[in-house]
Amino acid sequence: MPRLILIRHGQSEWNLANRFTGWWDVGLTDKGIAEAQAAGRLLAVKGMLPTVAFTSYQTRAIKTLCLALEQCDRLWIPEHKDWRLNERHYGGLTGLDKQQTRDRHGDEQVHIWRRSFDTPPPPLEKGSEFDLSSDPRYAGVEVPDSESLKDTIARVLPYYREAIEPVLRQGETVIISAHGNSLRALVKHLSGISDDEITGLEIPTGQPIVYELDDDLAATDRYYLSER
Ligand SMILES: O=C(O)[C@@H](CO)OP(=O)(O)O
Repeated sequence: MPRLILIRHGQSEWNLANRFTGWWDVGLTDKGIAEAQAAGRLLAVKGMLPTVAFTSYQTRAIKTLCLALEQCDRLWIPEHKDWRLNERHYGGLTGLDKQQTRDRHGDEQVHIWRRSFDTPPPPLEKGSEFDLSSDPRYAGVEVPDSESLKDTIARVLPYYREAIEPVLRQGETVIISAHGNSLRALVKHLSGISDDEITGLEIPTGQPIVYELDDDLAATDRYYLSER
C-alpha cells in the first residue's frame, strides 16, 4: 500500500529570529540541522524508507530532505522540486519581526494575517528587497505578492494531484519535505479538515508524519512516526 511521509523543515534562521519568512530563502540553524538528521535516523530505525522524494524550491526544505535522506542511506532516490510546495508567501510582512508587528498592529490583526483561512497579508511592494520576481529560480513563475492559506492550497493541491498522486498509485513510499502552510494544505486534504479547523493545526519542525493510504489514496491512518 502507498505511504506518504510529510516533514516540515527543521528550525530555520528566521524561525529562531521570529521573523515572517514565507518565500524568503533562509538556512537552517544548528538545531534545525540536528532535527533533520534525527528525523532521518528515525526513518531508518522504523524501517520507513522513502523511495521517491518531493520538496520545494526553498533551501530549508531541500536541506532538511537531504540531511534526513543521508541518515537513512536514501540520498540516491529520485527527488523532485517544485515551487508549488513553497511556504505561503507572506507579502509585505516578509522580513518583519513577529513581535514588533504585534506591538504595532495588535494581536488580533496579526493573528488574522497569520492564521485566517482566506485573508492574505498586505501585498509586498514591487522593488522591495524581498521581491523575488527576478530570482532565477522563479523564471517562468508568476511570483505572488502575498498569499492566504486558501491561495496556498490552490497551488499545492493541483501539484499533489498531477505529480505526487501518480507516484503514490505505483505503491511508492513518498516523502515530502515542505513548510508549515504547504503541509497544512496537504493535511487538510488528506484528513478532510474544515477551513476553520485547519488554521489551528500547528505542524512541528522536523517531525515525520506518516499517512497510510489505500489504493484510492484515501488515508486509513495518520500518525507521528516518533509515536509508533
Ligand atoms: O514565517 C513563516 O513563513 C511561517 C512559518 O514559520 O510563519 P507562521 O507560523 O506565521 O505561518
